[in-house]
Amino acid sequence: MSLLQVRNISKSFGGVKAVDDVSFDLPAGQLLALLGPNGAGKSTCFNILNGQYRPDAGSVLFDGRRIDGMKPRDIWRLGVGRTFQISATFASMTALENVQMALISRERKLFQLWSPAASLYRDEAMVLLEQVGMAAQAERACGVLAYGDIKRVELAVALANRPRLLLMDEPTAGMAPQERNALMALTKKLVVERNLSVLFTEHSMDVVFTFADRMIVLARGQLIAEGDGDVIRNHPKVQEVYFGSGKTFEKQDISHAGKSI
Ligand SMILES: Nc1ncnc2c1ncn2[C@@H]1O[C@H](COP(=O)(O)OP(=O)(O)OP(=O)(O)O)[C@@H](O)[C@H]1O
Repeated sequence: MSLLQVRNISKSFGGVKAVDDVSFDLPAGQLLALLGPNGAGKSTCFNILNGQYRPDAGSVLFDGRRIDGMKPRDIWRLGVGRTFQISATFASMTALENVQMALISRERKLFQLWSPAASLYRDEAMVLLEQVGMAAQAERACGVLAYGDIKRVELAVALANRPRLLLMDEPTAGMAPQERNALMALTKKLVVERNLSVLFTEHSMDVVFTFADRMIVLARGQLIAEGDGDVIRNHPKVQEVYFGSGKTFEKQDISHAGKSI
């Protein structure tokens, strides 16, 4: 049984069918890309999966349990994390403090005032920062970190809740190609090491074809294709949707990817 089972979900806004009868599976330990042109329904799909929207129809099962219609916080508690396009770290706090905050929040320890916050989960936070290659910058404020490094801290923050499924909304947006590859190589490493499932949206086809295990493609709310790189690259409906968009489907050279990890 797949960790995530999406069955016939639909969501409309007024007359617009943002998501139209979409079904897919995501097994544990897989990096699945959600593709589609602007307005295809990717964000709406994400918002259904993490509980921000209740679907008009269909169901979402996480580890065999129905989560559609549950509150975002309850879904998060079950082990569904999410990273956003806009930075979710606190700029004035250090990388370490950001991860500590996430750990404190997981354990609901915020009001245990007899324990000084600065020492809470310090070791566990350091382990997470090490995993994302940020241990050396643990004491630096997030506001002064390079963009790619902030993304790594966000990943550590997301991992603090020990998610089994991570939803990543355009994780490499605004990054230089080298940085993109490093972040996705790191994500892939975490997927393998932690048996984590990741669903991510991405506009860079290079990133998708290099790192994703599998892809699903949406167009006008409908799932039009599903498969590995070769299937998607040669799929007539995908070619039709992307024709003239300037996107390429070539596999890139990643011999330097992840060097900084
Ligand atoms: N809250 C909303 N109210 C009204 N219409 C919406 C809302 N959210 C999404 N839509 C519409 O639903 C359709 C799908 O939007 P969605 O944001 O899910 O697409 P997307 O694939 O994430 O696009 P992008 O890549 O541009 O972020 C679009 O036509 C959009 O205008």
